Amino acid sequence: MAGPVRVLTVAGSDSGGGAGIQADLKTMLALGTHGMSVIAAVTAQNSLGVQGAWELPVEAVRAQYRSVVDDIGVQAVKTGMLASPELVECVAELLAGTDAPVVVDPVGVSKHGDALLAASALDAVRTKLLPTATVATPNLDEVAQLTGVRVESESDMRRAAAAVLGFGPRWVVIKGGHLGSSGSGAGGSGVGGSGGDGSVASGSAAGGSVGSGSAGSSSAADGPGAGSAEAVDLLTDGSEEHWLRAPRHDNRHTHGTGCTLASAIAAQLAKGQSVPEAVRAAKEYVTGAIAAGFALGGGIGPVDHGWRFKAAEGDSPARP
Ligand SMILES: Nc1ncnc2c1ncn2[C@@H]1O[C@H](COP(=O)(O)OP(=O)(O)O)[C@@H](O)[C@H]1O
Ligand SMILES: Cc1ncc(COP(=O)(O)OP(=O)(O)O)c(N)n1
Repeated sequence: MAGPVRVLTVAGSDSGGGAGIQADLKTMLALGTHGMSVIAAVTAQNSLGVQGAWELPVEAVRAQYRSVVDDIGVQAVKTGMLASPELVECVAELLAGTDAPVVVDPVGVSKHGDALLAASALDAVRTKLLPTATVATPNLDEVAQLTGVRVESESDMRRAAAAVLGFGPRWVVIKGGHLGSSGSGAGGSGVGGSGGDGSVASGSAAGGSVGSGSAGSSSAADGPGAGSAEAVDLLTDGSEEHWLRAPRHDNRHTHGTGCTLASAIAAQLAKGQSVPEAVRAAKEYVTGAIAAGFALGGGIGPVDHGWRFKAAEGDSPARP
């Protein structure tokens, strides 16, 4: 089919514009594709955290998906915040019927510690959603939630990858973003924390290029762990191993990193790249976006999805 490369995100809305659907659509545009959305949940969110979350009815999610896929068509799909077991099951069932590559970001908790997935949905993520994934992109907190494996150094990332692959995705990216930080925030709340109607729980308010090597070309055992100068991710399908290394930017404005990486992978897959090519290009894009992350509000600001446009215009010196 002629026309632009089409990518669909099935995720939650972030009113602050840094993560969720908004981050996904900005990323898709920045990478030269046409982004489309199925909104699964709406959050009231800003730089301080998530103040409220509301999931959409299953019929609304199914209808949005069918409207897009049956008429316009998709060349890749990315999933993010799905909030409830019902939505996870519905989306998994829809994805089982597509031939397009699927990137599953098994969003569990925001950087501020607000839950974005009900604990009762974890099993459906493991048994129904992850098996539909071409690539799954858990962060270290999500790895722990889903598999019980606690990653404290690069050498633990292989065990984490094997455990996630056990649920059936073809590839997994274990994101080491949290290895060099003090971990995700604590104390917030979000989906599933309260609300007998099963819907909302509202909460607190409270540059260099990417290096990668295939199996054996970089050692996991000598990983620097906390305080690392590098942000290291492991991509593997259980036989090939790619260690993706980029400079760790000392920038607190990192809201939306995981959504941005996953939708960049989906955009590159939609353009026809192989999984290792797509993940490498996505890592380079997110690294530049983190380097250019900026203050907004009183807390953690967003990554800059437009960093390449600005760099091209000579507007900003930002480089990955
Ligand atoms: N300070 C940083 N500098 C450079 N890259 C980072 C930094 N923090 C995270 N990353 C990278 O951003 C991507 C998303 O990772 P992460 O922040 O762990 O995801 P999530 O938002 O899901 O918690 C990964 O490629 C990770 O290595
Ligand atoms: C609506 C919504 N979806 C996902 C997230 C998590 O985004 P992520 O990219 O992991 O960034 P942080 O929350 O960790 O900054 C979200 N916050 N909101």
